[in-house]
Amino acid sequence: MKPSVILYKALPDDLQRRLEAHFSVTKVPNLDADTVQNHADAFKNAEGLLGSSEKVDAALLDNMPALRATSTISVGYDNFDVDALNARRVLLMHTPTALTETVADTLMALILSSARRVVEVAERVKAGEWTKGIGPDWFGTDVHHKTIGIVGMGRIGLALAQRAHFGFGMPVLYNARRQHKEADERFNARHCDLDTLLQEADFVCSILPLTDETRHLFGAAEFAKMKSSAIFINAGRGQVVDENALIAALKAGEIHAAGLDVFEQEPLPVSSELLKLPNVVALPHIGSATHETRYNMAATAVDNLIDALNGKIEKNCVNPQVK
Ligand SMILES: NC(=O)c1ccc[n+]([C@@H]2O[C@H](COP(=O)([O-])OP(=O)(O)OC[C@H]3O[C@@H](n4cnc5c(N)ncnc54)[C@H](O)[C@@H]3O)[C@@H](O)[C@H]2O)c1
Ligand SMILES: O=C(O)[C@H](O)CO
Repeated sequence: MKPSVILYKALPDDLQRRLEAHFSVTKVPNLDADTVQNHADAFKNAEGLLGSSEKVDAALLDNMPALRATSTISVGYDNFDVDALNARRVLLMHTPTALTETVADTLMALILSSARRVVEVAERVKAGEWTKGIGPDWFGTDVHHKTIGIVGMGRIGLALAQRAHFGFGMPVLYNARRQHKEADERFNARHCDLDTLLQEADFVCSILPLTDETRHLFGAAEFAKMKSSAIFINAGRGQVVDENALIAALKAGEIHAAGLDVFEQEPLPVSSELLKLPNVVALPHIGSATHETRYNMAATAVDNLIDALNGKIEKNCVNPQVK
């Protein structure tokens, strides 16, 4: 008999078939308590769980005593209670390599659109305001050769540094626990403490995972240390930023602008003050959202679950020690 799995995210047809070739699949819309109750037997018998963005905590796991592996269609896994998974010896698989380049592209898009006011001026053109030659009220600031400061020099940080260094001639600063030999050698990057980065960078770019240590890492004190011309970029996780402090810093002119793909609350409420500020580019968490990359992430997640339930966890496993 095929092992049972719960699927809580729609997959492209061919990937759904690939999954069904290996497993008996129960498709559910989400992991809410009502859904679990309505499919109690399927959750009870499931050995695998595949999807994204939903909370996987001890309360859910208590309804899944047969579970051996979870597979998330994402690289970030802050929505999983990893301790609870470890305590139950459940493997957690993720998609660390499938999206790196695409998310780095999104970071560059945020940098360029914030500095050159792309969204704001395009809206003005659509509103019929381009009636004569443009003046300084349409101008932005340069990106090329400005200093980029990267907080979170991991896979995506490195891909961003590559774009900034080779594509735009930008000096690269980064804050990390340790020096990153590859970044130093390939991009002439400079390792520094957070305060130095905040004081010297023209673009402060956060691509951090959400952890106890990074929650609200960027608050009032950090924005106060940035240049008044600095542009703050975040495509890591929204909760890494104290959003009220960011709004206050933008309003007070402590920093120049912000480009954001992630928010403390998602979807971002339409009432958010961020949406009233012309110097904010707000994207709907599209870091990895291209057809190609979302397909590759889903394919990787399907293969990860097949591998994990067959005991193959050489790659893409967050907690191999529980095997
Ligand atoms: N916006 C999006 O759609 C999107 C897409 C992919 C990933 N992400 C986010 O980006 C994160 C990073 O992805 P990645 O593949 O580069 O992960 P990664 O693990 O390769 O890199 C994260 C880096 O952050 C560093 N780090 C952790 N805590 C730190 C701290 N307190 N100070 C300084 N550095 C610290 C780690 O040492 C690591 O080098 C993900 O965890 C996810 O939250 C967002
Ligand atoms: O972590 C990730 O992979 C992205 O944020 C998509 O959810």
